[in-house]
Amino acid sequence: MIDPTTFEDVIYEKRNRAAWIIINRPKLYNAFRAKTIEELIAAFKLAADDKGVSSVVLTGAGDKAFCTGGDQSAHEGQYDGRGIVGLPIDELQSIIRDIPKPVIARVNGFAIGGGNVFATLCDLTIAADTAKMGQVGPKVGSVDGGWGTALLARHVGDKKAREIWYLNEQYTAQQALEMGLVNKVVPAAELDAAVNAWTDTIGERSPTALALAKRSFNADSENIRGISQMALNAVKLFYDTAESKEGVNAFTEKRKPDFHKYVK
Ligand SMILES: CC(C)(COP(=O)(O)OP(=O)(O)OC[C@H]1O[C@@H](n2cnc3c(N)ncnc32)[C@H](O)[C@@H]1OP(=O)(O)O)[C@@H](O)C(=O)NCCC(=O)NCCSC(=O)c1cc(O)c2ccccc2c1O
Repeated sequence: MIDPTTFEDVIYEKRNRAAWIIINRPKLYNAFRAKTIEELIAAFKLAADDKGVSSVVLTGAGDKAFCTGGDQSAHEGQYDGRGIVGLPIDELQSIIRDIPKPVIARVNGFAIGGGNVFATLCDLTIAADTAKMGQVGPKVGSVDGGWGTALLARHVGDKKAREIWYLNEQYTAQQALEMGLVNKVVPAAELDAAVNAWTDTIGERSPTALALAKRSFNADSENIRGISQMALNAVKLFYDTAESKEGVNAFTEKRKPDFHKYVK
């Protein structure tokens, strides 16, 4: 029996027919540790089984960040929990795909690294005009291959996805809209009203038709799940190298990483 009142890193709320799953680590820009991922999985399971829930909203607490990916302070090579890299990120990514209800990313600020992958995986993404989106993997010695790369390329095109991963720029919500990474941009003050309008509409739709539509969209990109699993196993090995650790250390020490000696 999952009791969301025991969650420390996640807030679970029912608003009309929507489950709001809120990453609640605003001081760390809603970066996730293993515990956060466990609670997110539990929250998605609750939403999946609740007959009063038609859609799920995934978001971050506060107005600075949606999610900035893995918590670099909980990352000594591997992360601090179970799973291939010390957090069961693959289970969470799978449940976002597999839950037979639309999942909406409410991007209220930075969506960076693994946070950007969440937005990529969600069925729909709505962003505040103040939001910034991007990837940092090659800056910090990591890569979320599969959903983070191949699925992203389905949304924005192969060239743009490579640009996002190789140059690690930050994109405005408007730029993200233009490249197909988000569905809609609204003024920050109107974000909740716009999300509620979507979830109210979805709440009126046939749940079976929605579930079938979601499954049929997913089927076309399902091969990416295998790439993700393989990439995660490769990243596990990468995390224990001095090259990857240089990226993490540089971020926590607030300096530029020096990767020059690792060029092969
Ligand atoms: C988001 C930023 C661009 C914001 O930059 P800005 O300069 O405005 O602010 P600060 O950098 O000073 O940040 C404010 C404050 O928040 C802390 N913080 C932000 N993000 C994180 C984080 N991810 N972990 C820990 N702490 C974070 C920061 O330290 C500051 O705290 P103070 O106490 O000093 O005030 C910028 O912050 C940024 O780029 N953040 C992202 C950092 C990052 O490296 N993210 C992880 C990338 S890797 C990843 O997410 C990842 C996830 C996966 O699930 C994977 C799965 C499988 C394979 C690979 C994966 C993977 O790579």
